[in-house]
Amino acid sequence: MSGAPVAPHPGSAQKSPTTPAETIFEARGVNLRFGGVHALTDVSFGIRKGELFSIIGPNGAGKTSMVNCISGRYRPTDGKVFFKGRDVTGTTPNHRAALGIGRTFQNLALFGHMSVLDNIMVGRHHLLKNNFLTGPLYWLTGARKEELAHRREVEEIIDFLEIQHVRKATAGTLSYGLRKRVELARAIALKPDLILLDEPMAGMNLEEKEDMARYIVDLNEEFGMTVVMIEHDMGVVMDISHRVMVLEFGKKIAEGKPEEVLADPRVRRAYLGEDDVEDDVPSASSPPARKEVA
Ligand SMILES: Nc1ncnc2c1ncn2[C@@H]1O[C@H](COP(=O)(O)OP(=O)(O)OP(=O)(O)O)[C@@H](O)[C@H]1O
Repeated sequence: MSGAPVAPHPGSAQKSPTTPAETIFEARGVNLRFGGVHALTDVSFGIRKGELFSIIGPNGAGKTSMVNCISGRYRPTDGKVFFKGRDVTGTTPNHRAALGIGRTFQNLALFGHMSVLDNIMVGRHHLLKNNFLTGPLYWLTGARKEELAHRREVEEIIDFLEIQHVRKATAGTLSYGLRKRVELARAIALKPDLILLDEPMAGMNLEEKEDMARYIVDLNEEFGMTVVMIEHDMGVVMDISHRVMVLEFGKKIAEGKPEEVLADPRVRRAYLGEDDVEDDVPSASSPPARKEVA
C-alpha cells in the first residue's frame, strides 16, 4: 500500500454514478480453477452503468482473474457473466471488445517502436468501416473522410490526457508514467462502454498518481464510461470509487460504498489481522496500513 491518499481534481470524488440503476455487467456464481488452485470461488456481483467500481484484495486474491473473466481472457470453470444483459460467458476477448469492453494491462502493452499517435490509432481499427478491400478506393469510398474523423477523435483523446507534447514520440522512449497514459489513451480510443483498468497507478510517483486519478474520474464523469479498476493504493480507491468489492483467497468478502467496505469487520480482519479489529478503525484518509497489499 502506498503513501497518502491521492486527491482527485476538486469536487470530483465520491459522486453518484450518472445512471445508478442499470446493471451493465453481472457475474453469477463465477468459479475459476487452475488445476488445484481455486482462483475464484462462487463470486457474484453487479456493476452499474456509469459506476467507478474497484476490486481490491491482498496479493493472489483473484482480482486479475476476475478482470480476465470480464474481458474474456479467462472463461469461468463454472458460473456465468453477462454484459448489457447478454450472456457472454463463452465469448472471446475480441467479441467482448466489439460489444464495448476495453482494458489496460497490469504490465505495459504498447508497441515500443511505434509513435504515440500510431499506438492510439491501433485501438481504433475495429471501428473503421473501410478495410483492405475498400482501402485502395481511398478517395471514392469515404475512407479518407473516415480516417480524418478518426484522427480528430484520437486528437481529442490526446488533448484529454495532455500528451500533445509527445504525440509523435516513439512510445518506447517515454517515461513510465507517460507510457501508462498512452496505454489508457489507446483503451479509450476503442470507445468502450466499460473499461477495465488493471493497476493503472502501479509504479507511479505521487504526482503521476494524482494526474491518473483525475483522468480516471474525468473519464468516468465526462466520457460517461463505466470504470472497473484494480488498484493497490487504498487512498486512491477510497477517494474515487463509487463502490468497492473486496476479494480474499478468491472469495468475495465485501461489496459496497468505500465507507461501508472500510467499516466491514471481514475487510478489517483481512487487512489488519483479527486482533487489531476492535481498536483500529481505518478510514479513507487513513487507509489500513499494516498488511501490505501492494
Ligand atoms: N494462468 C494461471 N495459471 C495458474 N494459476 C493462476 C493463473 N492466473 C492466476 N492464477 C492463480 O490464481 C490465484 C489468483 O491470482 P490473481 O492474479 O487473479 O490474483 P490477484 O489478486 O490479481 O493478485 P496480485 O495482486 O498479486 O496481482 C493465484 O493463486 C494465482 O497464482
